[in-house]
Amino acid sequence: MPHDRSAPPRVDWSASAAYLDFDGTLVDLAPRPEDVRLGTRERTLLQALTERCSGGVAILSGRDLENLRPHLDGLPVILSGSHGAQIDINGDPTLVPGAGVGIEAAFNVLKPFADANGLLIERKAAAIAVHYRAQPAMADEVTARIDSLAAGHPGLKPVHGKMVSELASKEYSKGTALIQLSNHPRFARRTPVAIGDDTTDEDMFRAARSVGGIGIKIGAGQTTANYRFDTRADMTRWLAETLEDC
Ligand SMILES: O=P(O)(O)OC[C@H]1O[C@H](O[C@H]2O[C@H](CO)[C@@H](O)[C@H](O)[C@H]2O)[C@H](O)[C@@H](O)[C@@H]1O
Repeated sequence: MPHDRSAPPRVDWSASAAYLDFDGTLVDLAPRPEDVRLGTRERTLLQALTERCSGGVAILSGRDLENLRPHLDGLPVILSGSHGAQIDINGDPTLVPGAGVGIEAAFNVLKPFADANGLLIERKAAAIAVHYRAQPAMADEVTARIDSLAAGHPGLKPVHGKMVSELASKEYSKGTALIQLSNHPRFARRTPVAIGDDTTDEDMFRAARSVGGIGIKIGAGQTTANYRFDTRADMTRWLAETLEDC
């Protein structure tokens, strides 16, 4: 990969807030969504990071909140799910107004298609994911179906991730979630540091930069982030170094 971005400098977490992606950033990608596990190392680092940031740590995921929560059980982090449409602060989950409109009808169209083609389909509060990791030859067809359904509904947008195509609420993203959270007392007056590996993380990179923060991309691909790590392991090592004692 050409080195168009360098690794980030050391971050002073006492003056920063962390906005972290989940799949591909805190856990390795796995054949199926239910196969991932947060490692002991990452759990320890998240605990230390939360203490260093005085609670200013959020996990922004494409996963549904109910699916995401058990992975981070016991950690005092703020969670956002369904690509920014759900935010859970202190166990008080909210579905952002208007999110989820059109999802039920689209699911009823996509479910028979997924079942007929052996594709894994995930129904979330405000998104639907059709996974083709087990059927890579279906990539173009899945992408086209999602694009076509999104084009036919004013409230939905297509989101194309790693071996997955999704329908999500048009008005919300990890960027809108970051901006909303940055006004919360746990995050306000702290410099946002957004870290992620996928295309949907670009929204949070742009949002972080728009309020004076930085974005850090993991892996290859075009990015609006300021910095880049080649691998998740590189990012984890850097995070540990910035937290010194971990
Ligand atoms: O925003 P993220 O936390 O990165 O979530 C993005 C999607 O992650 C999950 O799918 C991805 O990870 C799976 C497990 O490693 C993998 O099997 C799949 O191919 C990936 O696309 C999750 O299932 C989706 O709902 C998230 O939107």
